[in-house]
Amino acid sequence: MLQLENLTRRFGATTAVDGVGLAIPAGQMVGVIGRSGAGKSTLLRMINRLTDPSSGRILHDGADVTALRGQALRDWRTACGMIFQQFNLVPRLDVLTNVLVGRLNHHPGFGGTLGTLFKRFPAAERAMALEALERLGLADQALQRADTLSGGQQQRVAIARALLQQPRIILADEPIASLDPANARTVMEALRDVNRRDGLTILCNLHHLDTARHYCDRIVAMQAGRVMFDGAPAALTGARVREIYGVSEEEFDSMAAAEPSVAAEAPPPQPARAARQPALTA
Ligand SMILES: Nc1ncnc2c1ncn2[C@@H]1O[C@H](COP(=O)(O)OP(=O)(O)OP(=O)(O)O)[C@@H](O)[C@H]1O
Repeated sequence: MLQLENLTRRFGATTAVDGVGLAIPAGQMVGVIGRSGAGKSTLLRMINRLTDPSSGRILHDGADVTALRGQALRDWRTACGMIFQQFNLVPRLDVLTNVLVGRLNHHPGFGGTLGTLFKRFPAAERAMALEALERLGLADQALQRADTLSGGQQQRVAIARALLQQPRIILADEPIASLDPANARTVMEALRDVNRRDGLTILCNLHHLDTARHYCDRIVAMQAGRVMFDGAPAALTGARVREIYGVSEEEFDSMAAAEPSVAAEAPPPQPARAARQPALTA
């Protein structure tokens, strides 16, 4: 269980995240939606402690994440796989080595140049990386340079890299905002598969309501740093959207032109495994 208690982050006069309280059971896939500047990225960055809260607490399985320092903080960051809008791969390295970068926190002593990195990883970890790529449909690209792949493929490499960390949670900050609809769909499906099959908790910042409704178990809608809605996707109706944001759903979506809506043609996701999908409250 991940618990956020009255979490707040101020930047000067701006309150980016304002008293957010959430309890997220293990294995839930949560879509965080909101317009630009709503505080979505800051919220995610506080969870893995890339940004420190101004006040409030983060607890994971009862342990106070906000109090972690040194090795314990590094371990927590390893437990949080991050997926970024711009993939953050090393462009000139091959795909397989990019995936192995996810193991680096397990080898604090590794030095040398990036070019010789691959040889330093034990065979078991190279096999793990290949397995992750295979699962994400990228085994054939393993030896290609990362920058020769499409955006959707690169984002799936980033997901494989996150999996190599053996994380407890995946924090995906606008993972499909730079992709065309077809690539966006493969990435959302990959995240959903990781959530279902591995039982990983996922928090995913999204701009389009339909995408969040289609792929997530729960939606958190933010506005000016606050949580304005927290519940089951079906409960976030067009009327509720208008109440929160003062615009229709179409207008809300059109404000995020950069991110494609990918729900329309996607097949419905498989029913959740009961043990992994706790009941949601609207
Ligand atoms: N490092 C920072 N310094 C100053 N202000 C910041 C910083 N990071 C975020 N902010 C401000 O905090 C608010 C929330 O920003 P944040 O990036 O969390 O929103 P967001 O919902 O993720 O937006 P977007 O969808 O555009 O990424 C904004 O007003 C932003 O300008």
